Amino acid sequence: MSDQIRIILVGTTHTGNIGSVARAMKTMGLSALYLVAPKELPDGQAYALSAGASDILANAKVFDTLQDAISDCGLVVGSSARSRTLSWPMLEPRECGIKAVQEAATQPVALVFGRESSGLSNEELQLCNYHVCIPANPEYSSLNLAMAVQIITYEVRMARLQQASQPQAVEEAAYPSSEQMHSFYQHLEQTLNDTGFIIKQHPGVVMTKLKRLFTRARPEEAEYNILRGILTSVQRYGRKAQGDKE
Ligand SMILES: C[S@@+](CC[C@H](N)C(=O)[O-])C[C@H]1O[C@@H](n2cnc3c(N)ncnc32)[C@H](O)[C@@H]1O
Repeated sequence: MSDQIRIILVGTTHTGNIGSVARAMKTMGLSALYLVAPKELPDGQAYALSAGASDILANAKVFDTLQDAISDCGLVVGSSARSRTLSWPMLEPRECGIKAVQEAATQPVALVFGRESSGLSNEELQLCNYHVCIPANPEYSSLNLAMAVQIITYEVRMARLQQASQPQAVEEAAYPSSEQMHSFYQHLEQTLNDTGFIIKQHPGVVMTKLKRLFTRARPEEAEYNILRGILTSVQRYGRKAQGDKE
């Protein structure tokens, strides 16, 4: 079983659901389960519902924040039943399976699922490269958490089987990790504060819109390095101009 594609559950309330997710994962050949701030850690109820997948529960990793759980990932897909006010790059479940399998060849991939009551927050969804929505009945579109995991992991399984039967040499670009993008956004915000483009007390939605722009463009590692270099040169120029004035 591969650990390169991880399933992340954020803020799960019912431990039984964590057990059912472990079972769903194991049937589809996945083993890496990450829990972000679960209400409770896996208990007897979780183990009962995991059936024979108790190894997945026993090895589950627990994190305080989603950012911590995805820091080393090059591809992060957030699963959501709701369309949000801020549109984001979307994948169909089938595309999600194919992309996850392709990119897992070169970097860790995270598939993220939200709370039973409220799903993923907007801030958590903005940490994702893509969102995936299972096209359910529009009048009743919210699946049980473990069933949503089952459907998405089934697509991962299908993509894997397809790849195994028709191996193709895919040249995957290297993308910056989630942690690198997080540090890029901090660098960008700092630079825009320094130049006065963003007023610290009234930042508005500039950073949210810029994050959406860079998520859509999805810079590759080499492009990411150029962007960091540009920001550093702007900051250096600003410091020099400041020094010349004094
Ligand atoms: C019970 S649902 C949460 C429903 C919550 N009321 C909401 O509005 O997001 C728990 C999780 O299952 C996943 N999920 C459920 N239905 C889905 C769907 N149709 N498409 C994609 N993900 C879904 C999402 O990750 C969601 O956060």
